[in-house]
Amino acid sequence: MLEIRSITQVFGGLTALLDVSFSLRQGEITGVIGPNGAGKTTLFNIISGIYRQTSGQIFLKDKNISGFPPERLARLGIVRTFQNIELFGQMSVLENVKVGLHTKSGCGIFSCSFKLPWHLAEERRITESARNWLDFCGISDLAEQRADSLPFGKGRLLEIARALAMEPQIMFMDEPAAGLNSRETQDLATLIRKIREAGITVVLVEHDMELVMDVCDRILVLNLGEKLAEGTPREIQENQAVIAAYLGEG
Ligand SMILES: Nc1ncnc2c1ncn2[C@@H]1O[C@H](COP(=O)(O)OP(=O)(O)OP(=O)(O)O)[C@@H](O)[C@H]1O
Repeated sequence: MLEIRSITQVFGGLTALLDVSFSLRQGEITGVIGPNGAGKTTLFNIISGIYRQTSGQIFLKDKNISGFPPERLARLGIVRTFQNIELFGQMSVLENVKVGLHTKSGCGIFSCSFKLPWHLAEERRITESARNWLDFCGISDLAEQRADSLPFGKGRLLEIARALAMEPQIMFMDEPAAGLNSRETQDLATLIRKIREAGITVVLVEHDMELVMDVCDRILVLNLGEKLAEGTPREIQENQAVIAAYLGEG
C-alpha cells in the first residue's frame, strides 16, 4: 500500500540513507530497526513529510505523495507519533484528543464556540468519538485530568489515542516503548496488536528488540543508511549479516 522507492538522503557530505526501497503491506505491523545512526529517524521524517528526500519517491497506493507536508499526509490517512511526547499540558486528556478531531471535522474550536445547532451536534459527536479512542487505549478513566498531570506511560497512551482519533490508514510510531517499564511495554504490545486488528497498518521504529520481535509481522533492518535485510522476525533473527551488524552486539 505504501511504497518507498530508492530513497536517498544526503545531509551536507553525509549520506544518511542510500537507495532504500521497501513496501508496507496493508494491515501488517512493520518494524524498522538498526544501530544508532542507521537512518531510521531520517526515513520516518521523510515518510511523514518533515524532510524532503534528496532523491527517490514515495507512493501511497498509486499516488505519488513525495514531498507532501504532514497535514496533507494526515488527510490521506498517514499519521505519526513522536519519541518526545507533545501534549497540550494545560488541557484535559479528553480535550487533547478532541483537538485532533476538530482539525479533521472542519468544525474549528472557534466556530464551535458559536454553538449553532449543527456545531452542537458535531461537538457531541466529537466528544463521543474522543471518549471512544480513550477507551480503546485504556485511559478513559483519566479523561478529565490535566494532561501534564499524567504519569509518563499514560502520556504515551494519550499521544497514541490522539493519533488514532485522526482515523489513520497508516500509523508511524517513533520509539513507542522508550521510557516505559516492562509492564507498560507489554500493555503497549497488546495495544499495537489491537490497532492492527482495527485495520490500521502500523510501522514502528524501536530499540526494544523483545517488543519488535513479539509484535512485528515484518522487519526492515537498516545499517549505515542502507537496507541490510527485510523479513519476518524469525528470518531477521537468523540472518547472519544482521547478527554481525546489529543483533550480535548485545
Ligand atoms: N538534520 C540532520 N542534519 C545532518 N545530519 C543528520 C540530520 N539528521 C540525521 N543526520 C545524520 O544522519 C545519520 C542517520 O541518523 P538517524 O537519526 O536517521 O539515525 P537513527 O537510525 O534514527 O539513529 P538512532 O537510533 O540513534 O535514533 C546520522 O549520522 C545523523 O547524524
